[in-house]
Amino acid sequence: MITLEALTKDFGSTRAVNELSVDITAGKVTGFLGPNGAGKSTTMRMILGLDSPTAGKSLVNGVPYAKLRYPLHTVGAHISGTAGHPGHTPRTFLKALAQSNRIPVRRAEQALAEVGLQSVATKRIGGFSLGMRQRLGIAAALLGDPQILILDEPMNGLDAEAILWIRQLMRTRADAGGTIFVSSHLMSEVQQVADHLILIGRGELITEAPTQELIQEFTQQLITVRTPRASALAGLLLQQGAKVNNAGEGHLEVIGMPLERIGALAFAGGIELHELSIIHGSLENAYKQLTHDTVDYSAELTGGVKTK
Ligand SMILES: Nc1ncnc2c1ncn2[C@@H]1O[C@H](COP(=O)(O)OP(=O)(O)OP(=O)(O)O)[C@@H](O)[C@H]1O
Repeated sequence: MITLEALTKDFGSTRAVNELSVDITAGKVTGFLGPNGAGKSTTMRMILGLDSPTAGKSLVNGVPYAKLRYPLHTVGAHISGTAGHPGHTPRTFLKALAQSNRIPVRRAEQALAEVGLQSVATKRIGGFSLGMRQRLGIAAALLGDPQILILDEPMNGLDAEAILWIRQLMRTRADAGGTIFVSSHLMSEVQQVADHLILIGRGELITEAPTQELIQEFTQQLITVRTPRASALAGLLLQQGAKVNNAGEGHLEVIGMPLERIGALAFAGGIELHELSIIHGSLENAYKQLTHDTVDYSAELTGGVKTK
């Protein structure tokens, strides 16, 4: 279990993480989603004691990471960057890591087997592809056979087969009671494996919920509307409490209002519609709406254009 309590980090005048409070619980894969620069890596680094919080705290099984008695047995982490010295081989790197952390050296061979790097165990890490480095980083994370895994964008650079493999690895460990915390900037990468999603943007929590709940909420409610009077319709919909995004010229995307009601409001307002339809399977779209810069009509109505 990982607990974040109003976790905050400033780098000079940049607030990278802003009062983030969430629990990452055992027996689940928790996806940590947000666009580039949202604060995912900084949050993970603070959990691991690699960055110190400006305010707030993070706890691993109830204590700060630095107070863990056997850190690598408790938490395995793969944070972006290269694992191991380029002159090392996977075997020498993992054995040294095991020895310096009082982990039986045989675990090095087991971890190599688990990530499928046995055939290159004696090759220099310097010549490895990004995908092989990712596997090696994951092997290092697995070395102490920890109950908690923190993986920062582990699918970067992996081919389709390796992505399936890592999803399976996360699933198996979560089903065995592990706590898996995995970041990505792509909804599609984690949607299939995460039981729970935490979405952040600009360092702040946007939403967190079980994946199925988010899918249901968003896939049923995203309505696409095309009309030559988009601005006028957006005004009407906003007045009635819908969330409206400008998706292009004459094209609106609406959340939080049934299709029939949108049609009725347009009819009552004398607004011609060219399309009114539900977008299915659009968790990815909803994610983009929540996290990407989008122009929104609420700002236009109040006289300026605001991105959020
Ligand atoms: N060491 C640092 N010094 C100054 N600013 C930093 C530092 N590390 C991160 N930042 C800034 O903090 C913010 C959050 O960055 P962070 O790397 O945590 O985001 P992220 O969600 O992991 O993004 P990415 O997916 O691109 O890695 C960004 O504005 C980034 O530029």
